[in-house]
Amino acid sequence: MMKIAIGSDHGGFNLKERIKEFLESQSIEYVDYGTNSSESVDYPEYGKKVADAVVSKEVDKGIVICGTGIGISIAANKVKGVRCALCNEPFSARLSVEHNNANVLALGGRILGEDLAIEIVSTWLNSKFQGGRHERRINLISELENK
Ligand SMILES: O=C(CO)[C@H](O)[C@H](O)COP(=O)(O)O
Repeated sequence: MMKIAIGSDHGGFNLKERIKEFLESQSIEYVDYGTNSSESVDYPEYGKKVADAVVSKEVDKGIVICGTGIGISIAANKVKGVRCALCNEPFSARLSVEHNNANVLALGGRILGEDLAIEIVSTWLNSKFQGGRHERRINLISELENK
């Protein structure tokens, strides 16, 4: 059974709560790394918490949300082993898994409507890495992390 880490700053808080409802409706287990209100916080802290949970294999995948999704995706991608994809439409969400084997999804809470966000999350969770030539490219990314 898949387990998801989810985290946001204040700009992503409302969407995080909506995504949790969706995960519950799908009987998908999750761990919420905060934030726990709309009070202003700093997104790198939450990006790191989710990223660490993914690379330590405490969870299978992560979802991070800030106002645009940009800052928290940059932060998550600083953690070795994370491939965080900022996707504000479903096509990118599907390709981020099929081609890039993204293990963290980033969303913009101030950009997306709730229904579109859920469609993106659902597409991302149901997509499969295609391997083959894409595996070689993922390995080249890993080599960059070791330089
Ligand atoms: O989107 C974000 C980072 O990429 C943040 O959510 C945003 O910068 C927070 O802004 P503010 O402190 O003005 O609420």
